[in-house]
Amino acid sequence: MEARTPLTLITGSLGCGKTTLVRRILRAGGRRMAVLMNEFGEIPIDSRVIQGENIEIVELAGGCVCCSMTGEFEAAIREIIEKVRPECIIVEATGLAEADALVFEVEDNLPDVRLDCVVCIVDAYMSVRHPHVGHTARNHLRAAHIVLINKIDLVATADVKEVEARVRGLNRNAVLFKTVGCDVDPLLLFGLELENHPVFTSRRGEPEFQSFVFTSRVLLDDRKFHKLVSELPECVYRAKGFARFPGGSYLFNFVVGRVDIEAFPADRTQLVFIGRGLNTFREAILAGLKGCEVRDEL
Ligand SMILES: Nc1nc2c(ncn2[C@@H]2O[C@H](COP(=O)(O)OP(=O)(O)OP(=O)(O)O)[C@@H](O)[C@H]2O)c(=O)[nH]1
Repeated sequence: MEARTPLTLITGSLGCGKTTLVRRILRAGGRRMAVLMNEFGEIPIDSRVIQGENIEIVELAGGCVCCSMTGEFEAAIREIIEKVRPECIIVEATGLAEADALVFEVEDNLPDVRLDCVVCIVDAYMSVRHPHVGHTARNHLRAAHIVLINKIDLVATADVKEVEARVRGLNRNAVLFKTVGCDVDPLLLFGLELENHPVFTSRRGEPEFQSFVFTSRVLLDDRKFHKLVSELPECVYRAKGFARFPGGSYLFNFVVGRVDIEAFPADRTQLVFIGRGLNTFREAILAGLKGCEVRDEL
């Protein structure tokens, strides 16, 4: 009988650093890995970011593996094993996926796969600004074997301690790391044989998230764009994608009011906005973005 393929599940709220961790693992190399990404939003931004790093990718855009796309999730895993025969599989679950349902899915419906490790990333900055731990976040934390308290560069040491206490209140056994840019040794995330991981019954009820996309082949005025982004309503929780200005194109990341931008090749502007109650602001934001367009492409 062939050995089961180990699967590492990476969970955590929107924008906490999951893709950052996946990129770190891929850079470290060493194993034939397959990465499965599940996106909330209509375009698979994360998968595009990963492309070119010599890795197999299966994109499940526009849904949530633990509920509406459960069937596809299993099929994707089976296909990865059949076609790629990876030494391990990494699943980056959407910030909205329920970790317990994913764990259940892997253990009960995927006999060729062995759950190696559940990593939960906590966004320390977010956790300080919004200390209430919602149902999904609690669920992620309780199911975790390893917890990264990430973005500690953005908060005071005393605040990190408070975040740590909250994490410990929900999960006493997980191995805990405090990180910047998820700078944990990827080796620590693999090779763990964890037999007794907790599984929790699934319960829905988190407020609805909504998303929309802005796409443009016209260059944007960067000054206007940055002004618009700095004035986004509070309900915009996460925005990401590619933005093209006269000076170049960029990978754009926005998490609860913080903007990160790095040079990145892109042939158009393509941005996803995610938030609670976002539909009320959708038209205004789209009109604002349209207003940033400066000139047609040459
Ligand atoms: N200051 C700071 N920024 C970080 C850290 N880790 C990640 N980031 C930034 O946070 C933003 C979001 O990181 P991602 O890795 O894309 O987060 P994600 O969890 O994959 O996001 P979703 O796929 O939308 O859920 C990016 O701009 C990262 O560069 C950190 O430790 N400190």
